[in-house]
Order: sequence, then structure tokens, then C-alpha cells
Amino acid sequence: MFKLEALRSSLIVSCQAYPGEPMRDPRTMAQVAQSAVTGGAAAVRVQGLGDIQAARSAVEVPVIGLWKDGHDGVFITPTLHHALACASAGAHIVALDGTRRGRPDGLSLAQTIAGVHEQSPALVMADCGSVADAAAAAEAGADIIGTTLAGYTGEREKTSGPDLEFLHELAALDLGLPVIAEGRIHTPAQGRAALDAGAFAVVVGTAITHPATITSWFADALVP
Ligand SMILES: CC(=O)N[C@H](C=O)[C@@H](O)[C@H](O)[C@H](O)COP(=O)(O)O
Repeated sequence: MFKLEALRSSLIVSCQAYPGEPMRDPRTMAQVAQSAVTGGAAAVRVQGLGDIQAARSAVEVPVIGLWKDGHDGVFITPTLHHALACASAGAHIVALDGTRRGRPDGLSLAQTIAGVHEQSPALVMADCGSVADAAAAAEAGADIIGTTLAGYTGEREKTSGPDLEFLHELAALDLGLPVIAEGRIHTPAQGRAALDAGAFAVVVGTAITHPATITSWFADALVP
């Protein structure tokens, strides 16, 4: 079993391709994950049961697994069924929607987290969108708080870079849980700033593993 403490101050790389994209293939994402580990990623975050299984076979580092179902409301590992499937596929940490919104299976966040803890060895990362979410997720038994949904639930403004103010507010709250900064970290300096704002570790996705978006940044900058 991995030690969460080993991820302190580390870089975690999210390797995701979206529905319909050419790289949406578990073998491709496993290769991306391997490349991230070669570059220094201490863990990877992957979406979908096939990608979780492929990543587990491809890399030695911890795998954060999630299952996106839909694209509105509660869609990141929305139910206990989805969470247990991620754990069965090999996720060391299951990332799930950690907001205060109603869940499609009618279970509370606390019931969902308890179900994962009772039925698997996986830890739970609660993807939150606000300080109130984070406090509720800590109360509900989450092992890790993620800032993943800041700017996506209507409770906080969508900052262009990481929501550093959110990280400062969470640090001040001192929930007693590791807070992983995730979302719109696009440069190494922003990753450093997230750690300095109190994050336990940093997840970078798009800026490392989503070539279509990275290309658009360059292409847009060249438009006269
Ligand atoms: C909001 C949502 O659906 N976030 C997803 C969560 O898994 C991913 O699409 C993001 O790429 C990931 O959070 C990493 O963030 P960024 O790609 O900004 O570095």
C-alpha cells in the first residue's frame, strides 16, 4: 500500500482525453502516464475504468482514478457504484464529486465515502468547488480535499489560473486533511504558487497532457 505522505509537495499529472478525441484510448493514456512519470510525476490521475487498469499496469506510482459520467452537475464518479468500480479497476485513490449537491443514487457524500472505505482499500479524494464543500467533505470522511471543481459549480469565480485565494482560505480553515490543488495550473510557477498557498500537492492536467488545448494557446497567440 502506498503512503499518502510520499506525495507531499509533489506533482501529480492528470492524463485525460475527452469523448471523441483521437487520444481517447487506454493504451495511449497509459503511454502519456508513463511519459509523465519519466518527467517526475509522483502520481497520475486518470479517467475511466480502462484507463485506470492500463495505468496500473504501466506505471509504479499511485493512480488516482475517476469515472466521468455525463458532463453537467454531479458527473465526476457520481455514485457509489462508480466509485467502487474505480477502486476495483485498481485506483489507489478514488476521486469523486465532493460537492454538497445531490447525488444521482440518492446517497449522501458521507454514505458514499463510507461505502468506499468499507468495501475497498482505496482512499477518497473529494473534488470540491468551495470552502463549504471542503468543510462538508472533511466532515463526511474524505481522505483528501481537491480544489478540482473551483470555478465549475457556480460557487466560485473561474479564475484564469489556479484559484490561489481558495487555497489560502482552505489553509486558514485547517481542516486537518491534505488539500490537493487542481484546476487551471498552466505553468511551473503557478504550481509553485499553489504549494506556497498551502497545497499539499499539485495536479496538472491540460498544460501537460492535452495537446489540442496547448496547441490552441500557441495558435491563438500567433493570430495577428
Ligand atoms: C472540472 C473537471 O472536469 N476537471 C477534470 C477532472 O478530472 C479534468 O478535466 C481536468 O483536466 C483536471 O481537473 C485537471 O485540471 P487542468 O486540466 O485544468 O489542469
